[in-house]
Amino acid sequence: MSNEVKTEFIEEKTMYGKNGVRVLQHRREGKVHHIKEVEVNTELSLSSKKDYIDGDNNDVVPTDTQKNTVYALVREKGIRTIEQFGMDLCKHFLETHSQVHTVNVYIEEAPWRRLDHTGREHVHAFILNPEAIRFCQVTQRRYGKPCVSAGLKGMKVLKTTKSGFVGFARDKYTTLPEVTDRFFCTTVYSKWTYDELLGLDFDRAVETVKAIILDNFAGPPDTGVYSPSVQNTMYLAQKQSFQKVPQISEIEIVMPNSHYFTIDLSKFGMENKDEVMLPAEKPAGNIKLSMKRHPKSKL
Ligand SMILES: O=c1[nH]c(=O)c2[nH]c(=O)[nH]c2[nH]1
Repeated sequence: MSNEVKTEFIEEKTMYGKNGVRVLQHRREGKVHHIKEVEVNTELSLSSKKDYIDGDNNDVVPTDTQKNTVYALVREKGIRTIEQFGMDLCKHFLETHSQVHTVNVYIEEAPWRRLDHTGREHVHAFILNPEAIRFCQVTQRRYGKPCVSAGLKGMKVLKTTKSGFVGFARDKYTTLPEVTDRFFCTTVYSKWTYDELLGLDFDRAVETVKAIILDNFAGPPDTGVYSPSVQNTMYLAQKQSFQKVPQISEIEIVMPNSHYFTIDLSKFGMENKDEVMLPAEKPAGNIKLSMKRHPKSKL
């Protein structure tokens, strides 16, 4: 019997790549210029693990090459949408290197918007409008189809009324008062996955989900809409996203509940009817919901 002790661990997942590859695509259409700036993370999983186990780098596509590939594909393919560019990158690595088993690409788009402060759109000047950061994740295994998720993050919104929270469970530590009129402030994170890509307009889908989240948060401009809880508002937004974008198979939303407290001015003999508020970024509630479409129901 050999003296070799059988190890009790296995290499579950090996992925390596380049993070934070930033690049801007500049496209000229006569006088009118277009830009797209992205930050890309690439990750490859190889069919053998000899790089990790034996220090054998034969199959390793260096992370430096992965970075260069991002630059080169911007020139070669262009960035129509981040989702399409993510799929182009996956395809490239799988077709170029037979030892690559899975490619995972994460892309964030810098929120440049054409400058229009004069009421007219500028032909070559832009302003950063970080209303929301659009991102995507594309994963493709060899012989598999690309799996595309899209999302929005950092979308901070606040409303000063039409929000409440009542009827919650109580115990000996509960001090929270029931309110039917409060501020509602949150920074929305949302990520969803498509199960059908044929004919899908990625830009339109993102705009649709964004509008749905904002509509459910704010309601009509002159009247608003009452939110009985963060939970219910995010549920309604997710349900409507499934209805309006049939290609979405699952969606998650995270909404921290950033509290604003009414500052006690009574010691100065002053009344304060929610006119002077204390923003309290932390602690914040953190409300999450992930939903999957029932496999057979395509609305
Ligand atoms: O909309 C809310 N959901 C909660 O779960 C919660 N908990 C809390 O203290 N305030 C709120 N508000």
